[in-house]
Amino acid sequence: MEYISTRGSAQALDFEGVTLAGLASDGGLYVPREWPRFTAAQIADMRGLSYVELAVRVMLPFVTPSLTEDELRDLCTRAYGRFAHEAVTPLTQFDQQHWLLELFHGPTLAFKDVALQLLGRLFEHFLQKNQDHLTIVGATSGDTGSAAIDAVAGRERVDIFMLHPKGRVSDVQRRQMTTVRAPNVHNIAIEGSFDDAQAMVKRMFVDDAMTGRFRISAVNSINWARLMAQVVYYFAAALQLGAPDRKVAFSVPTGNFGDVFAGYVAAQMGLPIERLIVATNINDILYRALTTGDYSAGTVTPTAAPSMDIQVSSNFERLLFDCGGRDGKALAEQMRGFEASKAMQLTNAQREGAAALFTSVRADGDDMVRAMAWAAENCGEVIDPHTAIGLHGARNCGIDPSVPIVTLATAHPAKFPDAVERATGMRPHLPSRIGNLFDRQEAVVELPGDYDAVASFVAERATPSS
Ligand SMILES: Cc1ncc(COP(=O)(O)O)c(C=O)c1O
Ligand SMILES: N[C@@H](CCOP(=O)(O)O)C(=O)O
Repeated sequence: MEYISTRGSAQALDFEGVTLAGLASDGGLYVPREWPRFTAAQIADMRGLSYVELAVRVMLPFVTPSLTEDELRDLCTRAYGRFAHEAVTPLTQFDQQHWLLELFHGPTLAFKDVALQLLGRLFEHFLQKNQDHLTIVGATSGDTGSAAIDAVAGRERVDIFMLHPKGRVSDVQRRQMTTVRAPNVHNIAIEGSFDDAQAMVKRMFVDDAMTGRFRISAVNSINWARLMAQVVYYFAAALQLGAPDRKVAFSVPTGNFGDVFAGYVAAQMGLPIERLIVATNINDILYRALTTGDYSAGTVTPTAAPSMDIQVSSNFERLLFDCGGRDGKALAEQMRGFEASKAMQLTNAQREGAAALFTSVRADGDDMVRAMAWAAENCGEVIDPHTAIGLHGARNCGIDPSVPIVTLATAHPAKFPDAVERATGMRPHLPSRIGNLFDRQEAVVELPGDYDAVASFVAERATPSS
């Protein structure tokens, strides 16, 4: 498989190249040159496979020829062996129409583990082969950070610099990052929002002074390998609900548009998906873009679902590219305009392309609380605030009651105990595998929301590429 940049001018790369590159050198995001497609018979043949075997079937077309099937199987076996549930991403039923896809059984209790446990091993595999070293720079609104740190802590060939917005992640999320004591892990709390952190990370990829000295890569969903691994659980859920003979809808709590874009990829690969519901909180740039065509970033408002407090959604660029006729030059111009003014209007082709599969539902704080309370009272399920926004989307999207709707449960409720207790009166407890999180010492550096300060911090500590 060959990968091309959404902005049209970076070199095309193979899977190994895009995994190690993260963001394309022209500032764009890598996408496969074409979508691999399964027939209905091939999808039917996936029924009953273990999660690892399903992952191999779904991902093999993307990784060939950089990895052999056996290498991919070995990496998946080790990655998913760390999950606390045998099914890796089990599906539970709420009621006749609604289902919950539990994506929080990994080591750090959020859906990010599904991709990052694999990505950490992919990095190690390729770096070992090339005898090289990687400098990972990432931005997190809470969950990517801990999942990425868990995946690479202590690994010899990787340094990780993780930026989070100071005071805007939950205590559990922060501690899951800052209590990991390994020489290659650097936690940075910056003044500002997740968007500010993400903008600094993206700038580093096009800063010659940094890319000339360090091999910089990404653990955010700008890295194609992240999305690829997330495609698998759409297949896993849909197959259990009757795919390919029956269509399924998914409601996805959305921030950076990575998780729901993985659903779009599954649809392009032939999985029959009725609709993808883009569920947002009040930081609703995606809701506005998908309902009116207005993609303009307001200021980020902190909410009880902090991981979705995002107003510039990286992966939306991948959708705009695919729906807008895959014209890299035109998209580069459109994105340059957005970067300058923080506003843009979708073209008709982009709007129509997106409308064919996506519906968006916005939830405010009360909607979120009601959804958590409904799940607890009617189904005995304690869900986290992000999942609640997804459930609100699922219950208010107007899809025919005969179509099953799967809400993606993106985090364990114990990551947000205060918000869950306020909504349900129940205080969720951390699973024992998380250990004594609140007794451990934290290590974190505070920096201003200033690119030069962050770049110098990284440059002074990172290992140059060989
Ligand atoms: C718990 C949780 N739910 C939902 C999201 C949104 O996912 P995405 O950014 O892939 O849209 C995030 C962060 O990204 C998250 O951490
Ligand atoms: N919600 C995320 C934000 C980053 O998203 P990513 O999927 O692009 O890594 C987080 O928890 O950090």
